[in-house]
Amino acid sequence: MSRDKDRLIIFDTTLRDGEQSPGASMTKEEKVRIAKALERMRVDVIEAGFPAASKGDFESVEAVARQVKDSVVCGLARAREDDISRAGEALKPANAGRIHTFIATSPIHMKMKLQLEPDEVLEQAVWAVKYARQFCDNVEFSPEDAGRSEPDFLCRVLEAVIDAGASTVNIPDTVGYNVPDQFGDLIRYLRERVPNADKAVFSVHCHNDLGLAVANSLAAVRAGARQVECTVNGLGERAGNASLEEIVMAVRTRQDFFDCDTHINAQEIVPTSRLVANITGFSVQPNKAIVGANAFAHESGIHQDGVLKSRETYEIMRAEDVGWKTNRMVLGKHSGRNAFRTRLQELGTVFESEEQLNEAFVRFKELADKKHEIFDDDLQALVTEANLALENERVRLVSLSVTSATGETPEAEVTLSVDGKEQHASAPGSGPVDAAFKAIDTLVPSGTQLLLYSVSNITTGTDSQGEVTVRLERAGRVVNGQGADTDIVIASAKAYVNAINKILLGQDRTHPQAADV
Ligand SMILES: CC(=O)SCCNC(=O)CCNC(=O)[C@H](O)C(C)(C)COP(=O)(O)OP(=O)(O)OC[C@H]1O[C@@H](n2cnc3c(N)ncnc32)[C@H](O)[C@@H]1OP(=O)(O)O
Ligand SMILES: CC(C)C(=O)C(=O)O
Ligand SMILES: [Mg+2]
Repeated sequence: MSRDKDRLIIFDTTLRDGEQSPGASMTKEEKVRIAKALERMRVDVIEAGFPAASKGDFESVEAVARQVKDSVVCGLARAREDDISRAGEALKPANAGRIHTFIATSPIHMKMKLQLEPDEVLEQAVWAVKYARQFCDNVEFSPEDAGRSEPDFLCRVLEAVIDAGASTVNIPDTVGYNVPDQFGDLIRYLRERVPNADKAVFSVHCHNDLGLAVANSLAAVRAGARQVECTVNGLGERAGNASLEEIVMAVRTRQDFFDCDTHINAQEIVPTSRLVANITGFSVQPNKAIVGANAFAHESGIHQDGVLKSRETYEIMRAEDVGWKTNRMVLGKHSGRNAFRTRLQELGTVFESEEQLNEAFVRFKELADKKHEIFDDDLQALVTEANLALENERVRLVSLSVTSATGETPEAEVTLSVDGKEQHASAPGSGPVDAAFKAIDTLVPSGTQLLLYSVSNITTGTDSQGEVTVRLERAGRVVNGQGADTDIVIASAKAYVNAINKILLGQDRTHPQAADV
């Protein structure tokens, strides 16, 4: 962080609001593991739970308070005596603790939920902050549903709670109703109109019901908010909270635009994201900013070419800076020659001429049209297979018949043409494909090992063509075979025979090895 920038406090609520995602509940041990990861990331405040919610949550907050030393540990409490005293107790072992108390201020919440008049809410808010101060000096107050509250009433509440001893006032858009310009204006208005605003840090807590949690939080930062409440991977109630990684990296990447920065060690972002995903079982979508598997991956040739020449052409952040090992070039049907050649070079294959490159590239595009993702093994097989003319294939599938019924062992009968002579065999198997492969092995014992078997449909619908890829290995040599048919057992046999032909051709002919292509 540069010296002349304000500090933007990162308040992580993965363990409290994040845990409110249906299905994301965590054990005490899991919460402690995540809290330690957040501490390593140098999160300023960790909201560890809601101690009054249950004995388990009380113990989790207490355990986090005992084990985390470098971040402030916070517990949430309604504006009620029992909740606040439970939070105070749970936070006793903390090096630095904070009680976060809240009560709703929107007309609908006050009337329908709390069934209190606005003045009663104000009075309870002030009482709660004063009571919380008896347990700890660091008290945060939230007027729940502030985003739908009357701004002038909010000003009265905020002035009163700051006077009562709240050092942080948090403005939640509890239901994700706000939009960036308006939310920014609200924060600016509150900061200007609350007479003692300079005695507290203004914080925001945005929900993602309209997909605007991060945008609203950033608008608030522009308007002077200096704490953002957020969660790892954007986990949280309903559509989630503002995501920590997006807030941190937006402010850091656009230093020209924001007059503040965080103390976050961004290299811990990806490991922490993975930990949270593993523990909660909420996997991260591939196109999620910063932490998604595709966030630093390029498949299209024009982008790959640009990035290979100069990374900044298509990347605004460095993958390594947020905890990835590196950015990634994914080879697929949109890729170009530059990325293809570069990846093969990394795998040890150097093309001696443009012509060789072009030939291999044509085969690569043919394969990419059939297969969604091309892996390194596919590439190696592709160049190993170079110059193998399949018009010379020795084995041809003439016919295949498989019987398969409930409770019966499947049986395959195959007819192959081997070096021009028709031969028949039958074999049982654990399934129809296994039986077909075993029958083929009886006629052509190739001594190969099956490394991969995959089926995909080329079009949609039950009448679509199934495309099968098998990958065989013999003595370190890897080949791929493909077969397509509306009957996936026949497609499998075709793919198997196709791969066996490549193995046999490689054995009979002197053909170039991968490194010689
Ligand atoms: C926007 C947010 O994320 S707020 C945090 C939400 N998180 C949670 O609710 C998780 C933890 N919650 C729980 O375990 C339970 O809801 C508890 C223990 C807090 C309360 O459970 P119960 O005592 O059974 O109360 P119940 O859920 O039936 O009703 C909530 C009561 O709290 C009151 N209440 C709600 N918010 C507040 C508040 N901030 N301050 C004071 N009272 C409040 C309601 O008006 C209602 O009161 P009533 O019983 O007099 O009508
Ligand atoms: C407790 C408060 C801050 C909250 O989670 C919300 O309003 O969304
Ligand atoms: Mg919330």
